[in-house]
Parts: sequence; structure tokens; C-alpha cells
Amino acid sequence: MALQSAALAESESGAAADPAGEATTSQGPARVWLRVLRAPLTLTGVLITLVFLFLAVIGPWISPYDPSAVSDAASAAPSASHLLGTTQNGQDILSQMLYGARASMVVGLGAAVVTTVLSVLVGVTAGYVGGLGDEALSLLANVFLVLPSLPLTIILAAYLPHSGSLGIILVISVTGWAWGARVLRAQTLSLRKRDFVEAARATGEKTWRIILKDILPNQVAVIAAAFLGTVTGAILTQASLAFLGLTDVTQWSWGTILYWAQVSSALLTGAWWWFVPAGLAIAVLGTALSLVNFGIDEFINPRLRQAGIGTKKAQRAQVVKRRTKRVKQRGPVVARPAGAPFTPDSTDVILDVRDLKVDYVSDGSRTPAVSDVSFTLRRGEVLGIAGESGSGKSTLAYAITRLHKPPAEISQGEIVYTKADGGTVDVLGMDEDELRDFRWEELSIVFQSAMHALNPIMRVGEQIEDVIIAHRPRMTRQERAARVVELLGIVGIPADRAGSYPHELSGGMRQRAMIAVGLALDPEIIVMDEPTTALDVVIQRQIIEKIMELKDRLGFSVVFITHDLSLLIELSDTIAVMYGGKIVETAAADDFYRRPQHPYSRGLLASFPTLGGPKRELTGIVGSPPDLRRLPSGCAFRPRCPLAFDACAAEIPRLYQVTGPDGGTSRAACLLHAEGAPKSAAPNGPDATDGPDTTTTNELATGEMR
Ligand SMILES: Nc1ncnc2c1ncn2[C@@H]1O[C@H](COP(=O)(O)OP(=O)(O)OP(=O)(O)O)[C@@H](O)[C@H]1O
Repeated sequence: MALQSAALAESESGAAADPAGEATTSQGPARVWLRVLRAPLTLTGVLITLVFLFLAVIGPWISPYDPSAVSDAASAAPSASHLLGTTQNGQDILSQMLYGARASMVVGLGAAVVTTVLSVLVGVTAGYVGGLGDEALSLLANVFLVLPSLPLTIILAAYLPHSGSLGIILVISVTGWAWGARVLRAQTLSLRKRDFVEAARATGEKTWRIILKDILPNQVAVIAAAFLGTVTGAILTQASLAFLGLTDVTQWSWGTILYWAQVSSALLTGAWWWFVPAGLAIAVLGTALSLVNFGIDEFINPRLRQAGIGTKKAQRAQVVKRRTKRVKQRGPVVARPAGAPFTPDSTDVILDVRDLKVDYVSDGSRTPAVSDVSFTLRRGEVLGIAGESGSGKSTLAYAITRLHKPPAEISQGEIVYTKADGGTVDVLGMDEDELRDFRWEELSIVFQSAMHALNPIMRVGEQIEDVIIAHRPRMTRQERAARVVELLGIVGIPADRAGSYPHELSGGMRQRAMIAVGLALDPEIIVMDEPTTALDVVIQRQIIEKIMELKDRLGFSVVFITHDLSLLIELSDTIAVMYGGKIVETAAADDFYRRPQHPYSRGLLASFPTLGGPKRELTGIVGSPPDLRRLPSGCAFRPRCPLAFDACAAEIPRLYQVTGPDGGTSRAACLLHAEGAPKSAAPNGPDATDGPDTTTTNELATGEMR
């Protein structure tokens, strides 16, 4: 299932995963920190770290005693006069802890700063400059990596016993920078090939600006993780060296406290108060820094934050409100024979979507990406979904396949799938196992980015077989191999290509291979979200023709999304037009083309060249799609609509049924079709065969309104 999960992950993101997640650099630093701190665990980590930092700063001033001063109260357990007890010589352990906090923090932070600076300088420079510079710096890092760091640390520390904190910082930094440098080099190598870095280079930006603005912000999570990890590591290393007597044991640190406890046999004499506080301080500070680290990581990489939600919680988050699960047997339905042409009067509904609402929920606000969407898909039908970018088409596709991920949330609606035997299934009520069977067996998905979803190190045939193994475990190896050959043949890939790796195939072949994966289990529905956008028009047409030929042969239904309206009209039986998250018009493709009933549909059609007939001017639609978070009152299309009138600001139009002169019916969400609409502005069409007329006439000539 490597392929499937890769395909899903890819489709979710719509892009290859970032090496370091997506740095959310567009937000102000104050907001960034507020969001980081909002996570309770991160906040706990930050608070604990701040307490330790505060104690490190003020420790020597609030220390009740001189930490080295001896007294008569030898080996005293914690009491009111010595809150953490005393050592064998009567020294106050609380005072030693407070002085030690400063020394340990100085070593931790100092080593982290020096190590991180060295790692960033070497790693980013090597990765970005490449060539000889990279080779020299990589060699240097590799030499330091193969040096055994523990003995080296011990030897260096032994030679610098009285150099104090600075010596320890140098020892830790010299032995620890190479790992970070290697990771950052690899990240930089990957980032420098990314389009946004190439674009910055093409615009002539200076190298140092590209590194500071484009490379480093995308590595913040890695750098932060390395920094905080080094703080903890340095405090532990310092404690270990001190414990072994390899540092100046007269300088108070948590490590020297442990050293003196050990040489005085505190463990044997039961003087637990001598070593427990220092050990606890190191453990608690390490945990706190790790919590901060996780918080930064999750914030910097929003995908990680979503992935961090447990499966059950994620499921709850994805479908927050659904009706009672409904699985009822409708009585036997005579399955539509494969290859039988779809007829517009068909009532054999396979997918029934009712009042679907999908919101993106973030920072307490909701973006209603899909609102009150209802449609039916019939067996063998091709439903084309049209609309400008941002109108909610992909969100709808993800929601009906239940592939949407937080922050997307289905807050209302019902999706009912009717099986070939007539039984109906509530798609929103399915659990993970049911979904797993539903997807690919009943409904498969081909997304825009699917052609990048093939695993580069697996042969294409193996990847198709993977899906079969997961869903048909009883199939023998020979049966699977035969099925792979059959599938490749169906999509027009020669059988001997089963042994090819994805990079050995053209883009069109890779996309066909993904379609073969989609067909592997004979699904009843295929959802295609811009499946050929990345391909040139010739290959695009070949693939689309293949899909349509297969549809006619195998009898599946298709939900097809593309920006290419001409293609959509040509291929679809029915068109649904989305605007501002709603369906604003549905009609048979031919009716839609000849008599668009919504002013938006007319605008869309006027933006495309006609399929035939005389040349005409492409007018397009003025203005931009609405911000879904701040939709205008009434009809969302009103600000751009040349036919808007007063009532459009007050009422959100429902879908009105409109019957054309030849009896064809459309449904349009426009008040011009409501009773009492002004006759001065009518969205009529010419009912001509030469494509839509974009002019406005003064009569509602297109059909009667109901
Ligand atoms: N992860 C997200 N978080 C918040 N809002 C999102 C997210 N993904 C999409 N949106 C918003 O949801 C709306 C619908 O987006 P969607 O991708 O479904 O539109 P679309 O019609 O498929 O666009 P396109 O044709 O460009 O793919 C847009 O306003 C978009 O900004």
C-alpha cells in the first residue's frame, strides 16, 4: 500500500512534501508565538524553561548560603534551614543547585549557540554553493562524524580541566556540530532546487538574501530542534564530564553536585537529597525543552500538527455532524449492463449528496468552502463540476471521497452510496475499515498530482499489484500478474512496461498508470480532480478519450473536475457549476452550453472559445471570486453580476427549476428565475447551436420559471 498512501498524501497536499514542512512565514512574529504558546504542552515546556532561566539569572543573589561554605549540619536531610538538605561537609545543597543552574544553563545555551552557528554555516553553505565548496565542507563534516565523539570529548575535557564553562562549550561544540551540518546540507540541497528558490534566483536576488529569506526560514524547525536538542545534550554532557571528574569540580554546576555526591558515596549512605535534586533538574529541563521543541515543530509544519491528531480524534474532527448511519436494502436493482449508454431520464442514482457543508476551521474561524451542496450522480453518468479557482470543487471532491483532512470539517449533510445490489450506505457514517473497502473497491480517485504519486523505487507493475494485494489477498501471484497486464492493456501501456520504474515512463504514461491503479478493483465511481492538467493537450486528449472509452466499456460513473470548460461540456452528461462554495446551476451539458441560466454560467462560457460556429469576442467575468470568509449579503455573485437588482442583496437564492423550449430542465440559483423578478434583466441564451450568446436581452426567453 506504499503507493496508495503516497497517492493520498500527495493528493492531500497537492504538492510534494516539504523537507522541513511549510514555514509559515507570512504571519507576524507575535501571532506566531501566540499560536505556539496556545498548545498546553508547549506552554508548560516554555514556562518550566523560563523558571530555570530565571533561577539561573538570579540564583547567586537569592542563594541562602555560600555554596562552598561548610557548616556543622553535615549530611542533614531537608529541613527549614536547609530546604534541600546538606552535603557531608554541611554545605547547603539548595545554594549549590542555584549556583549550578547558572553554570549548567551557560554551558547548555553557549554550546547550543556555537554548535548551531557552526552547523548552519557549514551545512547551508555546502548545500547551497555545491561543487568544490560542498565537497570540501562535506569532507570536513564527515571527518568529524567518524571521530568517536565520546572518547574525543573525554580527552579534550581532560586537557582543558580548568578552562571553566568556555572550555566545556568548545569541547561540546567541536564534537557535536557535524550531524546538524549534514542534515542542514541535505535540506538545503533539496530546497535550492525548489521552484520558489529558482524563481528568486531568476529575479537576480543576492545569494545571501536567498539564503536568509528562502532557505533558512524553511529550515527553522530543523534548526530549532537541533538548538534545543543541543541545550539538553550539552547539559547532560557537562554533567557526565563533571561526574567523571573531568571538569573543574570546584565550580558549582549540577554535574559537580553529582560528582561530589558520588565520591562521598551519597547513594550508599542514603543521602538521596544530595543527588536527586540535580538529577531531577536535568530531567525536568530536558523534558521541558523537548516539549518546546515539539511545539515549534508542530507550528512550523501545519501538516505535522494535523497528522498528530489521533485517528479517532481526526475522524471526529473530519465529520462533526452526521445523520444516523443508514444502511438499508432497497430491494434488488437490475444492474445497468456495462457499456449501456447513460440516458438523461435514468433514475439509477449511485451517489446522492444532500445539503453537504464543509468548513475549514482554523484559529476559531470557519471558511465555508462548500455550502448546502446537493446533487445526484447516476450509474454511468459523467458529472462535470465547473467553477473558478477557489469555488470549492476540490473540497467537494475530497469530502465525497472522505479524503478531507483537518482543518476541513464536514459539518452537515449526507452522502448516500447505492451499491450494485441496491443496498445503500451512508458514506459519512463509515469507519476507517469500511472506508478502506469503499475507496478503490467502490469509488476510486485520480487527482491532479497523482502522476507524482508513484513510488520512485518500485516498478510500476508492483505498485499496481500492491493495491490488488491489499484488497484481494486471496488472489494468487499468477492471477495478480495477469490482472496487472490486463490493466496496463486497458490504459494503453505495453505489458512489458510493468517492469519499468516511474522515471522510465513519460508523464502521460505515469498518469495512465495511476488510472490503471484507479481501475484495479473495478470501481463503480471514479472521481477525477483535474487528472490531466499537468499534461500537454495532445496527451490530455488521449487520456480523456481513454477514460471515456473505458467508462462506456466498463460502465462506471465519473465525477470530473477541470478548469477546461470546453472539455467538460464535451465529456459530461451533466454539468454542475460552483460559485462561492455553492452549486449555482445544474443542467444537462447540452442545455448548459446552449442556454446557461445563471449569469455566472454565462460569464464562464463567455470566457472560453466556442467549440464551433463563428468567432466571437471572449468577454470573461469582471472582478474576482469572493472571499469565502466574508461573502457578500444575498447572492454571492451579486457584486460581479451585470444583471443584479435590489433583491439580490437581500436574499440568498435557492435553485429554481427552469424548463427550456425543448423541455430540457436546468436548475439555477438566481433570483431572475424567481417569481416577480424584473423582466429588464434576464439571463437568457439564444438557444442556438453556435454557442452561448453573452448579450443580455429584455425578455426571459429561455423558458418558464417555476
Ligand atoms: N487547508 C485549507 N485551509 C483553509 N482554507 C482552505 C484550505 N484549502 C482550501 N481552502 C479554501 O477553500 C476554498 C475552496 O478551495 P478549493 O481548493 O476547494 O477550490 P477549487 O475550486 O478546487 O480551486 P482550484 O480550482 O484552484 O483547485 C478556497 O477559498 C480555499 O482558500
